[in-house]
Amino acid sequence: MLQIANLNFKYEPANAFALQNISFQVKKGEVISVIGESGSGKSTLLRLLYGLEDYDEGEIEWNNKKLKGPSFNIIPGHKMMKYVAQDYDLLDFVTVGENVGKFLSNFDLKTKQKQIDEALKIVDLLDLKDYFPNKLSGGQRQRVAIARALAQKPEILLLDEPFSNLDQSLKLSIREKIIDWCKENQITVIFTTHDLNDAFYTSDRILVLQKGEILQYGDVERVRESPTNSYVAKLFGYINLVEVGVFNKMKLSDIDHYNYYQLVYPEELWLNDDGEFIGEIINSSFQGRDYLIKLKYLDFELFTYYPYKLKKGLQIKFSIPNNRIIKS
Ligand SMILES: Nc1ncnc2c1ncn2[C@@H]1O[C@H](COP(=O)(O)OP(=O)(O)OP(=O)(O)O)[C@@H](O)[C@H]1O
Repeated sequence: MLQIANLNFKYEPANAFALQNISFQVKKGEVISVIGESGSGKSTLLRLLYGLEDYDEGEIEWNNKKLKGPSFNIIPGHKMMKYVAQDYDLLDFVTVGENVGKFLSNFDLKTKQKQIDEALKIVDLLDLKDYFPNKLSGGQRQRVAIARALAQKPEILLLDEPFSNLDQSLKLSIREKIIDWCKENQITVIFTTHDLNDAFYTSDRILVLQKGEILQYGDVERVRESPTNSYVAKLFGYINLVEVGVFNKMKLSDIDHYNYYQLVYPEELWLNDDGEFIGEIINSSFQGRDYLIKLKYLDFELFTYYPYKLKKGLQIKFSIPNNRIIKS
């Protein structure tokens, strides 16, 4: 179990905390994604966990052993963890295979080659084993760096934006292979991402950071169903945030309506003939499987999905069967 308690950290000479009051736990073999807007502290959190920064207050423990920063270790970085940063840190004068095997034991060379091949297979790069990294694309270099970490079978794997340089089709298969392999080997994974799909499809839990503080930590379904506030809700892409009382029977006096909204996900806005509201179609944009429909109701622009394109200007009935109130 990884336990983080009351962690505070400030980059010197900055005045503000880059991370504040950080407390959470991760069980062995769990996959956690860290999300939050740019500058919210995602990379800093991974650097602290790996032991590249000295934290000012708090504790990090792995299996009840305290983990300290670089001032307490001759070589920064904890042995049982591997951290893949965004710069990949590859050696350009040795092959991809040698890069992946860089930290493996030379005691049994056959085993070493097997470990290298296995790791390269997971990231779909076995064909490029004898290439030099400077001949590879950004996405391929990223996969070599991930393979190097996997080959060492760490107890904890920390990945900073691991899929950011991969095109969509490649990303889906490689993401699945990496996560499946880590699950099989009971490797705990913590990764940062800007893509909510990464979090949805791979994670046991997501941790949402805002300005260096944890806003929410929980399983993906629960966070989407009950986001702490509109910042978390907005991370989920297209949403409808509407003043309380517009679509529900709540009176404005029932609730402090300046500090709360009704949150309606697009799939919760139903276009149907029995709908009690009438909106006007503004546009329909193809999303691959269905259309994202933008409609106007009073002064609000609302989103929903529909299997067909709808004509601009069409008056259409809709209903909103949910009543989820969240903080602004
Ligand atoms: N080496 C540094 N020295 C001083 N401040 C830093 C340093 N690195 C990051 N910061 C600051 O710490 C805060 C958190 O940065 P961090 O890189 O962890 O955010 P992030 O969520 O990973 O952002 P992104 O999504 O853009 O990668 C930011 O305000 C950033 O400016």
